[in-house]
Amino acid sequence: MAKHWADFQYEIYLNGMTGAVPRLPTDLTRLEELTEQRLGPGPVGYVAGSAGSGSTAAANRAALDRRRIVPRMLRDVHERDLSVEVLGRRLPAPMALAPVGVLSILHPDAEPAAARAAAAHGVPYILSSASSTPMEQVAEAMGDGERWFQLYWAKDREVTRSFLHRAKAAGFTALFVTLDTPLLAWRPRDLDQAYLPFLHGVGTANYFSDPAFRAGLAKPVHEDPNAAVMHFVQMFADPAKTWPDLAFLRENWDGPIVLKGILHPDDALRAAEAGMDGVVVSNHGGRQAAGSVAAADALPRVAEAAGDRLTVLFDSGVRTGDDIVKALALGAESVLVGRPYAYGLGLDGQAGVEHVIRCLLAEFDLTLALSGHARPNTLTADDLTTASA
Ligand SMILES: Cc1cc2nc3c(=O)[nH]c(=O)nc-3n(C[C@H](O)[C@H](O)[C@H](O)COP(=O)(O)O)c2cc1C
Ligand SMILES: O=C(O)C(=O)c1ccccc1
Repeated sequence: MAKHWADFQYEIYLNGMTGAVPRLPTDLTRLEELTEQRLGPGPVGYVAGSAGSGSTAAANRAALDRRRIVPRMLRDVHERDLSVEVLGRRLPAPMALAPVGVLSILHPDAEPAAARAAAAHGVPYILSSASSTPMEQVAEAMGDGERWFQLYWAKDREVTRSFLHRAKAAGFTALFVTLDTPLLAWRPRDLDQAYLPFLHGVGTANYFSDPAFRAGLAKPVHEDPNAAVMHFVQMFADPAKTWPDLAFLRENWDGPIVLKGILHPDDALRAAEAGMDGVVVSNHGGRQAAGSVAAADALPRVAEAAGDRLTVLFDSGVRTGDDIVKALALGAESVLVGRPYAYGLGLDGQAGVEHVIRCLLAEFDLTLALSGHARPNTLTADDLTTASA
């Protein structure tokens, strides 16, 4: 029988009979404020912050809020199955943890704790190139849990080749290539505090442990850490790349490749032509191109262009179960969640990430059923309206 994620709701009420209440709020939109109170403005500013005036992050939320579900009645939703097939894998629910770098600024247990939480619930974990823990250690922490690797496509080919080789050897099955970060955007919250995690030596673990990266340094990392950080900052991304360069990745990775940060339908077509397997419709949580289209507004056109040639995933602004319902109705096959689990980690380590996963999927299960659906793949654009009256 399929797992009922909604059982978490009864578990919470039953625990309440002995006076216990959840350690963290079940309305996940409250986590940012709590994390800021607990950890202070530097790290939380980095996580919560976005590009420019913040209007893109706000637009991501507004685009989801503007769409309303039109629930259908009397459709037998007592037995539900949330599982979906994504990139050739059967997932227990249409959700994965987005790649979020530098997690040790939030909690010393960092990426291994988030990865263990994902694995405990069968949810895929996407490890950032800019993690604070080397990929091999994260892989070991999560056992045989489903793991995907996010690539920051470096200027140096040999570093990229080495990352792909290491990721494959460590059991990462799919490659997510982030295209929206050839440069770090203008982020006023970080600029005003002059806060950049790398300059505190965080987020460079995969690079400093990499033989190809180290070969490019004049002195070993421990002898001149500042020079190593500077080398990382100038080479981790490459604004000169163009579509034909994808052939290199296709030749050096034999599993699925997904392009993250696609917002225009023509770019989805180009992804398919380049032999890619999927796209993430995303504006990086509003952290990159300031003023860009809200991810949920871009989703229907990209999904239409993708047809059945590409797997279409979505992120940027998912905070609740109904956001997942809406994203699927707009054409996504699964969502990624970023900041909410990062705050969960900051507040309560692995348990905090598990709390976020369970809340989101319980709420998704209940909202799906209350909308008249027993499975994710029966949702369509007809389940949504933008009518305000
Ligand atoms: C602190 C932070 C670090 C991030 N680091 C990465 C990264 O290393 N690689 C990447 O592809 N995306 C990164 N992202 C973007 C996320 O993968 C994702 O696109 C975004 O957080 C989704 O929006 P949400 O936070 O509203 O869920 C980061 C996001 C945050 C908040
Ligand atoms: O902060 C980010 O959004 C991000 O993607 C990033 C980029 C480089 C290193 C760490 C995170």
